[in-house]
Amino acid sequence: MLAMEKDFDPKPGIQGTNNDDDDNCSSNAGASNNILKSKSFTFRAPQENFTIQDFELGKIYGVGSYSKVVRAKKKDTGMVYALKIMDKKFITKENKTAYVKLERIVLDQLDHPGVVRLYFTFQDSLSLYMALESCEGGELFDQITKKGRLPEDEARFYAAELVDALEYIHGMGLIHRDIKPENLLLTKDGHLKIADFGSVKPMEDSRITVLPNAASDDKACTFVGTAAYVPPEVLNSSPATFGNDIWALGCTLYQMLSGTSPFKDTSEWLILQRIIARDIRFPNYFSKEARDLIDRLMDVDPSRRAGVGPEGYAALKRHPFFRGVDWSNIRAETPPKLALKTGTHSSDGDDHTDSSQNPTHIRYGSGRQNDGNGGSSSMDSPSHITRMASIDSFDSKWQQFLDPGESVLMISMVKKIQKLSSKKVQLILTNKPKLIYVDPSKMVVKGNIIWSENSSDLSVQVTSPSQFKICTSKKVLSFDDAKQRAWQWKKAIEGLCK
Ligand SMILES: Nc1ncnc2c1ncn2[C@@H]1O[C@H](COP(=O)(O)OP(=O)(O)OP(=O)(O)O)[C@@H](O)[C@H]1O
Repeated sequence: MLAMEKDFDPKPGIQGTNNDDDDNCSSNAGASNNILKSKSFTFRAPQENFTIQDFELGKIYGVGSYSKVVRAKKKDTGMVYALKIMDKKFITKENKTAYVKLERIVLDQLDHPGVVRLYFTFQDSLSLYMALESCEGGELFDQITKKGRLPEDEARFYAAELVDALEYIHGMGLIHRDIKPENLLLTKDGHLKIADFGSVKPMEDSRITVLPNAASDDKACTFVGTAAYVPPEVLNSSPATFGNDIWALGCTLYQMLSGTSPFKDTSEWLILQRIIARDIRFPNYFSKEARDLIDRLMDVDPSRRAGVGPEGYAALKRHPFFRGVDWSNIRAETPPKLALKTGTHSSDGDDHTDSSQNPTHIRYGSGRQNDGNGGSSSMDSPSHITRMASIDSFDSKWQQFLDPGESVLMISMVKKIQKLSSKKVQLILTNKPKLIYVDPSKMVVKGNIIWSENSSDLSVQVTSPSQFKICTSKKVLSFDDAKQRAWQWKKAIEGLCK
């Protein structure tokens, strides 16, 4: 039995505490502080005996460094979930077991409208499944990209919901450590929810119960999170504090208002240098209040950041930027309208807001590891991707481009870069293998990258975390993936050449 299976096991041996729920997780190791002291723990979100056949699978919501998240409708109840599917062998191989367990047990105990809810878990011989509340509105990152940048009223709405959720998480004694627009999901009505607790760190006095084998490690000289949103003290190996999330809140507010993260630069090294120097440049259209708030959230001294000091969140909520926000009724406010297409809500049409050109979402720690080469040696080995793709899931929209039995390994809306322009295309890699790009407005295949028997005919060059070139003997095609998955594309494509 794999080490992680116990915590997803539908029938653990030891009976629960005084809770009615009979889905328990046993633990026999001794522990201290917030780590489980009793013999057993009762999950609120039960470990069910379901199988993947109990669900009708729909579109892929997203692919993370160790998971694939798919829309899934439970056949008997009709309930829709976001099913986070994790490959057991891959998680064990990459030593991610503790992170997966920690995310599971933390989400289980969080109960707030601003936090993605975990409903239940189950497993089979290959995978672990977490049934999460489905956030049909997608990532805040995509709203920023689609709108170019957000008007201040909209940014205020999301920032206020984020402050409210962070106040709750910090009150529970947890540091999220990976707050960024990609991890802030929107419901179909447009309310914000914090997701991805894979980097979470419980403080010593946390109100969260943690299994001994699920505690996160804090090795010296490593940091978790995403480089562009990490505060300077963490780059200097200081321990994590609530100030990490407050700094990231400042980065997120800046990004909402400008379209790009504050330390955007052409290389990872330059981004880190700018963070260390706290080189923040405010566009002149930022209001005085927005500038002042970001300045205070991103104080170099973590103990002086707004929300962290003795007055805590009360002082942060009183900041003039939030004037008019009804904090006691925040979830009753009407959210901004969600943009469906790129450019439907662009404020002034200027081009500086093109976040797909923003090489700032380099992930460290619990995600991909820096390969020291300006990229991430992603954990998405081809075998991992192939196993994940064996789950029969598809976005019906793109299914028309597949043959019967063919499944998608990677799919993403990317920009195809030409000399003077760039065009949005849906890049689809399948297990056939096949690599095509589709014009999403006309729904026609614009290009088919031919695979040959000779693997040396096809190679992928990564030029930045978001940009890569696919080189064949006949042509070179350049793409930009705003989600910074250039290295994932390289590994997946080249892995199929063998
Ligand atoms: N509850 C949800 N509803 C809708 N989409 C979701 C949900 N949870 C996750 N997603 C989508 O799936 C993507 C991957 O999920 P998640 O970030 O949890 O995976 P991960 O493997 O932990 O990723 P990471 O590389 O960021 O650690 C997200 O970026 C998001 O777009």
